[in-house]
Amino acid sequence: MPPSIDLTTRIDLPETQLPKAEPCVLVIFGATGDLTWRKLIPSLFSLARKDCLAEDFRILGIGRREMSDDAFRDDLRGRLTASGSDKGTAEAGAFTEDAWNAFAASISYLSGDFFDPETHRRLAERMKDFPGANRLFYLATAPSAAPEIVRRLAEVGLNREERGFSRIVLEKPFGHDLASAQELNRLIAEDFDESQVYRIDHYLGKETVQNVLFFRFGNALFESVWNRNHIEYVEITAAESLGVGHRAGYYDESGALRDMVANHLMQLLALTAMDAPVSLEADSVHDKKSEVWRSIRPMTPEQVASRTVRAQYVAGTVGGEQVPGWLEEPDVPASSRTETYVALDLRIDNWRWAGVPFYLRTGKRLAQQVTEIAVHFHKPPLSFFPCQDCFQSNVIILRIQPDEGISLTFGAKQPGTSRRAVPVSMDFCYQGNFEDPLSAYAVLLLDALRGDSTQFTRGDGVEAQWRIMTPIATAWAEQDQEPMPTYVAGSDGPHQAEGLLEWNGHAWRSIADARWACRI
Ligand SMILES: NC(=O)C1=CN([C@@H]2O[C@H](COP(=O)(O)OP(=O)(O)OC[C@H]3O[C@@H](n4cnc5c(N)ncnc54)[C@H](OP(=O)(O)O)[C@@H]3O)[C@@H](O)[C@H]2O)C=CC1
Ligand SMILES: O=C1O[C@H](COP(=O)(O)O)[C@@H](O)[C@H](O)[C@H]1O
Repeated sequence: MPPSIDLTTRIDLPETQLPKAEPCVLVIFGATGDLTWRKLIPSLFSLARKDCLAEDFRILGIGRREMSDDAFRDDLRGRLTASGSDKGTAEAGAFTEDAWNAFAASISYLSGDFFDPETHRRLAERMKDFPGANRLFYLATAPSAAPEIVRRLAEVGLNREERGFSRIVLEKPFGHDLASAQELNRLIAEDFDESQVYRIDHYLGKETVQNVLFFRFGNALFESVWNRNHIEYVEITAAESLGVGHRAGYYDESGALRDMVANHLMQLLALTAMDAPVSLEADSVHDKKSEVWRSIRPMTPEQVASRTVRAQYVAGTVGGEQVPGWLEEPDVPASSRTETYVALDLRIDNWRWAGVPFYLRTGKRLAQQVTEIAVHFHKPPLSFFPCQDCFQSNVIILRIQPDEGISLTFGAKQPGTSRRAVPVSMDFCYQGNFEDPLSAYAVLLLDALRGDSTQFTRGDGVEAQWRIMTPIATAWAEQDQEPMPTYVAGSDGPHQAEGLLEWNGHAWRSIADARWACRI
């Protein structure tokens, strides 16, 4: 029996009736880059196949390379159909020649350097060729190009919304620290109204992430115990078995704190901890998330020393494959002190959560991919049971990926004459109950085209996130003489991370041994 709750889409429509975006020209800055061919084009193609794009929808890619429209389309087609796990075909849905040709007819290309004013002048001219007046500018570029593009768009008048909408989508990382994020927000606000700005965090487009609020607030059973009186601690894990691929240059600058914690994990934490919003309107949701982030006091250097762990992986075996250590990866300097693993003990200083640790961890080259939120409840008084140690705490696990689902673990009496309890679980799996959802990027592109910024990050939100992260990054940078902790690739992470929880009498759930009922 499928469950009676409808979690298939945030907009309460069955997937077959997904909404249609308004006619629009989508301009992609960075059209020859990794994000465009791996995520954006496959997602747009899947939206086209599901008839979610208007007939007059157009895509204009901008890149540095000289290329004709046809050459650009052929390049994208080749990448979309190439074999391999990371080529986007899964997101695009089954590829057919007819579907691609119909979609490709909407794609064109403009070559030019972002830093050359002439590029933007030619862009403004080119925009006149397109039907309709709506435009969405997607900055699939290095963050350093964003200020220039924003300024130049305004210079040629493309920020104005006289006849239709004009929106910009900004990729993460949004700034490098609090000061740079504030500066970027200030600069954007000179030319764009906040309602035109969409700061994307692709975790917010994941179906299981969007479900967190539905699970918490759509079920009286859970929300009534969702506080410090019943919850002992919360674990948020985003473990990856993958390395950095060809993005070592970017990652060496960024590290796990800026790449994953400052955005994706902060969003998971906010969704887990926030109070009920007044509505699902963007500002109501953003207000409640910001309250959570503002309730986390920035750490002092002493707290950074005792409540954070960072580490780099050394050579090991992941999924049966021998992999080199971080310092041996191509393009990584031998002196790199970039962390590939982070664990934090964060405290939310408010009425609901006072005293409840929120443990966050993320890393590359860990034992397997596991992204989950595990909520551990207090043990009840067990005085009249002969076996007290055989009871484990109840845990609710929201499994974000892979094997998406929700699990509740509890103790049950071992059958027979035993007076012992054994841990058992109730499991809900997406697989088998729901159709495959749209990819995260498809969901968010559709939202941006429809003008719904609920699942994006508001300007004050990114600053609030950096207010928590910057003191940690600063304290780490000042510890540059201390040896960098390490962990073996394919393990659960550095042993120091265990100490972070042991101190409070808690323990991480195992990454290597994670077994899950929804795995098929
Ligand atoms: N790739 C991913 O999986 C993810 C990426 N992101 C973010 O998306 C953004 C883009 O990342 P990614 O696609 O990986 O980066 P890439 O380096 O692969 O792509 C950058 C693109 O920008 C173009 N470009 C760079 N400088 C200029 C310039 N001066 N003038 C014109 N074009 C220029 C490049 O052209 P050329 O080909 O000529 O160099 C290329 O098309 C980054 O902010 C990243 O953090 C976020 C999440 C995931
Ligand atoms: O933004 C990023 O996310 C990916 C992880 O995303 P997921 O959807 O596969 O969980 C991460 O690998 C990458 O380093 C980071 O930039």
